[in-house]
Amino acid sequence: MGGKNSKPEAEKIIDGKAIAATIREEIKVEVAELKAKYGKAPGLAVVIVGNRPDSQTYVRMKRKACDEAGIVSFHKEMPEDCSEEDVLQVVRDFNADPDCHGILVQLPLPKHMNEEKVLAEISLEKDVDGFHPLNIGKLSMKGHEPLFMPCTPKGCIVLLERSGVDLKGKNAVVVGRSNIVGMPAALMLMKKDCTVTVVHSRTKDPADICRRADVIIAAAGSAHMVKKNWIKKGAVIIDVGTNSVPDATKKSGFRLTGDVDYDEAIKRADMITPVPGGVGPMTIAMLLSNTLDSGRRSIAN
Ligand SMILES: Nc1nc(=O)c2c([nH]1)NC[C@@H]1CN(c3ccc(C(=O)N[C@@H](CCC(=O)O)C(=O)O)cc3)C=[N+]21
Ligand SMILES: [Mg+2]
Repeated sequence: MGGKNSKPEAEKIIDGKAIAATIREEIKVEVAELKAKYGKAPGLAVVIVGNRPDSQTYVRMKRKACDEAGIVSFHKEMPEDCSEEDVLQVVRDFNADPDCHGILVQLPLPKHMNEEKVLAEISLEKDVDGFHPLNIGKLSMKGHEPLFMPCTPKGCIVLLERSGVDLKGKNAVVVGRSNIVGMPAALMLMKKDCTVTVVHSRTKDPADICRRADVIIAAAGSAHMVKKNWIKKGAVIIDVGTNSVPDATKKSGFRLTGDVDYDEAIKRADMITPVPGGVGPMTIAMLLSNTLDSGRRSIAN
């Protein structure tokens, strides 16, 4: 249990699943308005290459989320052994399709393909993943706004905002520097007037740096790397990790766990996201939000 000045643990949990559900309801209303006014709904293309079970699961979840929000979804499943050129052609076809406002190529792609080359083929106006170099470039520039922001880090920021966390002037530490999460998360926190430090595999004393953080975004991809003694009392913790660890009590033999030692961290933190049920559901809500924005830009013009 927390110390005498600490609130009950149940009140510290940031319920990403509930916040994502609220956002999806809001999106559903806006999609319906767009459809009533212009007779057209936003459309999302999801391209999946190969049959990795985790990718299949995520893609199924994205399709269901689109259906519920009234967003049209187009699916292209391609065999593991298709060529990079085959995938590029599918992307070009969706680029040219006026009913498609967003294109998501599920990562990772098979090893014989150049992911960067495939992602760069997606038209800037349909880059709902926010991975296009020009969108990332604009995210890093003062006075510029990208067309889209990457879904997972955007989900982290929206979780903080909807939980009432005032970011201005706060010390934020991002653990991890991936193109998909860590780096864009740091840029977004900077845009929100945080003082940002990025901790990575070559950082000398990550615990010492994290202990100064008012806000931690943990996106290192390493189970329970962020320990209790890395956390300042009253800090807010966003855990992006989705590590699969053995668990004999589960039917699958595995359980999902975060980059943060949650059971210990919740004792010191003021707020914390669980895994699952934290950032993951927000990633999908932000994908729908980006698709709605793209559809609105195209349909209402
Ligand atoms: N082009 C591309 N864009 C992506 O956004 C993308 C991708 N490729 N490749 C894979 C990752 C992973 N990802 C997740 C989405 C939802 C959950 C999610 O909803 N997770 C649930 C649990 C799901 C479960 O139980 O397995 C949760 O954390 O509560 C997680 C991970 C999107 N990704
Ligand atoms: Mg994403």
